[in-house]
Amino acid sequence: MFQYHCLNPIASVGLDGFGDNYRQTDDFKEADAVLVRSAKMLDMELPGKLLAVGRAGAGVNNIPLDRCADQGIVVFNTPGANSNGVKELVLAGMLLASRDIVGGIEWVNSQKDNPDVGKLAEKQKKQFAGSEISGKKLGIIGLGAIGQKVANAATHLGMDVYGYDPFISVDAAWNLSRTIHHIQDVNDIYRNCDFITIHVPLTDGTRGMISREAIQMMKDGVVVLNYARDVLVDEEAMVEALNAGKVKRYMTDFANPTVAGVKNVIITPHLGASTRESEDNCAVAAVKELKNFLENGNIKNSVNYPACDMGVCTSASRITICHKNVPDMIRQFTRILSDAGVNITDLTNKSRGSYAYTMIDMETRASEQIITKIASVEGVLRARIVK
Ligand SMILES: NC(=O)C1=CN([C@@H]2O[C@H](COP(=O)(O)OP(=O)(O)OC[C@H]3O[C@@H](n4cnc5c(N)ncnc54)[C@H](O)[C@@H]3O)[C@@H](O)[C@H]2O)C=CC1
Ligand SMILES: O=C(O)C(=O)COP(=O)(O)O
Repeated sequence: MFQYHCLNPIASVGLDGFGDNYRQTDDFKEADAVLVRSAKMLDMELPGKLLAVGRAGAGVNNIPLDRCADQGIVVFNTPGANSNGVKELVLAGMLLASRDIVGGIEWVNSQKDNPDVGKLAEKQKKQFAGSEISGKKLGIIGLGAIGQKVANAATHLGMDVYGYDPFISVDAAWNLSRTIHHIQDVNDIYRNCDFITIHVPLTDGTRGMISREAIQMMKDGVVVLNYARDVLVDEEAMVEALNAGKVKRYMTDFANPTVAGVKNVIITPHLGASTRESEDNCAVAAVKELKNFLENGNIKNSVNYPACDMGVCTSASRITICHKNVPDMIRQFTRILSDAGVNITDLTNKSRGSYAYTMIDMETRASEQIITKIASVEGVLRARIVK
């Protein structure tokens, strides 16, 4: 029986997928696996029993990835599972930035007791007139799950789309419409685009990437959209640029004191993935990944350990080992097994940066003694009998 804990509400259609061999616990310390959305785990103590974290979503900047890896805790996310939800909000953001839809709605509400509201509306509407997005230049920074969907949709809305992503995946590249201009120098996006939207993960390398200098380079009257993370943008500089009339509108999904209430900023309260469909997709995907890991030891869509998959174990036993990516580990593991007279039927070892993962199937059942010996090898972070 495995136990899981939810740090945020997770859609029930996902949790239902756990089945009979799982129990939800309110006690984080008891959990074999934890499900999380945006809850901040960075300062949390990680219980010794915890084997895995499932981020029902994309961004993992709220999770201490290296600390997890050092404790042999495998962290998963659900690539693309909420990308359509975000894409749709970005499209809404572009339209809200181009037409004064919000101002117009507020005006009508302010006239709710006026019997002549209809007649007056025809007179007043010119103050809410806007422009169309068709024919405008859209620059997209980051062409992953969300960026590529925004790119294709914007193309279909008649926009002239420019994409920048030096690390684009082959899959994402295949999915992009051929009409999208491939930009090699991000400054070309800053200099030429009417709308600029950012869809990169928050890392030490991307923090503040929409800098004061980047904003200075932008066209007068540019619209900037940030549905990724607030600290990707130098928001102090953004507010100055808005006040100076350089940036026409800043559309963001992240409320904070720097931008809240500032004229021409339209803020949604982190609603990108808050659709029934995205929440369901993310929950289902995260639970699937956690189950495959807990029951089979397989790793798919981890953000701190390598992908590693040996399917369902058909041998007598399977052990898995999280360890440092250093020489001589396999020799030490196999030596312990051969000393115990155990015959290996299958073995896979994969590495990712400083960490590695080894799966070993065996002809005979692994004993606690063997696993204790493997766990005591220097560089081993966690050893587990899966079967
Ligand atoms: N507002 C919301 O509710 C949501 C926000 N997000 C945010 O959006 C981010 C992106 O999500 P996905 O598209 O699903 O992730 P993804 O991992 O599929 O795509 C990210 C893309 O950014 C690219 N990239 C990384 N560094 C870059 C750089 N310096 N310049 C240009 N491109 C760079 C990568 O190559 C990758 O193609 C997430 O990390 C998260 O922070 C994601 C989902 C919901
Ligand atoms: O998936 C992401 O990166 C998101 O930002 C969505 O966050 P949420 O699951 O809505 O708290």
